[in-house]
Amino acid sequence: MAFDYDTIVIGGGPGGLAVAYGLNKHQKVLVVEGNLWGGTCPNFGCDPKKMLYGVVEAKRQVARYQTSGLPAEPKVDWSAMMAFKRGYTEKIPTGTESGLKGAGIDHINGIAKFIDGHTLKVGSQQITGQQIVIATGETPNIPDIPGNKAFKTSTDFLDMDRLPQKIGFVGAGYVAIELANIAAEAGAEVHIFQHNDRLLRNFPQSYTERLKTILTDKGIHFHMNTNVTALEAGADDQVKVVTDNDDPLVLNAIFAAAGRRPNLDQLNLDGIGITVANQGVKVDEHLRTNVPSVYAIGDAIAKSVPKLTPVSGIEGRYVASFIQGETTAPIHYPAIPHTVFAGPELAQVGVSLAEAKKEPERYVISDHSVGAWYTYHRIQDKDAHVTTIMDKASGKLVGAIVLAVNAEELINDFSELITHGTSAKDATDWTPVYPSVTSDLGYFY
Ligand SMILES: Cc1cc2nc3c(=O)[nH]c(=O)nc-3n(C[C@H](O)[C@H](O)[C@H](O)COP(=O)(O)OP(=O)(O)OC[C@H]3O[C@@H](n4cnc5c(N)ncnc54)[C@H](O)[C@@H]3O)c2cc1C
Ligand SMILES: NC(=O)c1ccc[n+]([C@@H]2O[C@H](COP(=O)([O-])OP(=O)(O)OC[C@H]3O[C@@H](n4cnc5c(N)ncnc54)[C@H](O)[C@@H]3O)[C@@H](O)[C@H]2O)c1
Repeated sequence: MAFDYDTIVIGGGPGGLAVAYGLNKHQKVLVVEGNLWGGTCPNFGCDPKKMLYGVVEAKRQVARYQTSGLPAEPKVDWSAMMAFKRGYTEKIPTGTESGLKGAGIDHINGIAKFIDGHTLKVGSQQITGQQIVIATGETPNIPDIPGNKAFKTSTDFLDMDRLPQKIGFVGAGYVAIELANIAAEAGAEVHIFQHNDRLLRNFPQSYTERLKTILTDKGIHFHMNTNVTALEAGADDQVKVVTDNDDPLVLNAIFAAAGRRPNLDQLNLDGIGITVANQGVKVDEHLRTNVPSVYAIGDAIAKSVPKLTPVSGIEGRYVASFIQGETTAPIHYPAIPHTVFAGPELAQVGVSLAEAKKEPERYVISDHSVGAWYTYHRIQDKDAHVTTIMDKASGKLVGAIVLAVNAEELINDFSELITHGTSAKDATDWTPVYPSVTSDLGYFY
């Protein structure tokens, strides 16, 4: 049977685009996108979030220098900050599309739906492909409570014209903590409602409690062990938040930050017998679904690695290689660093603290309060803290946790050491710029 395309990719986000660019040299490829070209990360995820974060972090650095030569603390001008962000995000969809055009990759706008394992319906068109790759990402979970139409999402937050005076978040994961920090630094009264007593459950509790104290000192109110049971929308942007633990609170906006769910509802996966597990499409070690011509990657799949942009990219490039027969090996994930941009940043890579504690004969855990080290003293980051995890037998670094301003830099350095299995000798046998975050590396060995 002759197909219209060698491969059709559903979703024009970081994952889908990695597949398309990976296949493009040797295959006829089509990408179908139902919303904005570029997907979540550059339009309403990582990139706009970090632009706002950069502005509020600059303000925070000035505050830290109050007795070091910068006495006046600046104020965030929300609309100017939003204009700065929009100056970047508004160009993303057209820029992404012209990239595809320039590379000669066919692309259409529309919602794709499976007819069978080789055929999609997009609008009124039926299109066939020898392979089809699902790369449809995720969307915010909206808690199923009375009045839930009043919930806004991270997408709304990252494009708000004005900062509401009083603002709340349901959930205490990545999205809630990062956006709560931006809102608090920009001058809002911020409330976080969390149904249990943990925030950022994938990070060690000793670290999340430190971060919670820092965020509480900024004025963020944590309502732990608190279920939001109903919302009542009122006049003038007011919303009454009813909980099972406290008197109702009247806020000006409430955001659902209770996790994300895969975008699968419109694909008709049931209709063609594709198995969906908890949290996404079920795939094997080659990212194949149970229908042989259909692959799935990125945030849309069920997996134990974190759902992050670089991971979608790794999976997209892998599927392109696998489809072209360049590899037959199962997908291999390197150590994946992850960072919560929370002002300061909380970052982690490799073997976790919990795993290391379970095997004391195998790992050495070292705790470093680095706030007084030159690097952190210079920027007055008194709370900076680092834990390193070494493999006893080889003396190599296998894991790290960092709570610090710009923790992303140190965690990137640690990730490189872990990924390349660098020994203590090799790690110290080179000359980084001094003074810098990287020039501290030797002190951790
Ligand atoms: C607020 C926020 C902040 C984040 N910050 C970070 C960060 O700092 N670092 C990081 O690494 N990750 C971050 N992430 C996660 C990151 O954005 C995702 O991991 C990444 O975008 C996943 O890429 P993807 O290609 O798998 O999916 P997506 O980027 O979601 O792309 C999927 C695309 O598929 C399209 N689509 C869905 N269904 C269909 C259909 N039926 N037909 C056609 N098209 C369809 C969607 O419109 C979308 O454009 C953040 C996410 C959010 C929400
Ligand atoms: N810096 C980054 O890398 C970054 C930033 C933002 C988002 N992300 C990605 O997006 C994903 C989604 O982020 P998220 O914060 O929405 O999810 P999350 O899974 O990190 O956190 C969800 C939070 O909601 C709580 N929760 C779950 N169900 C609830 C309910 N019914 N009522 C109240 N609370 C509930 C959970 O206990 C948790 O605290 C992340 O896991 C990550 O993969 C990454």
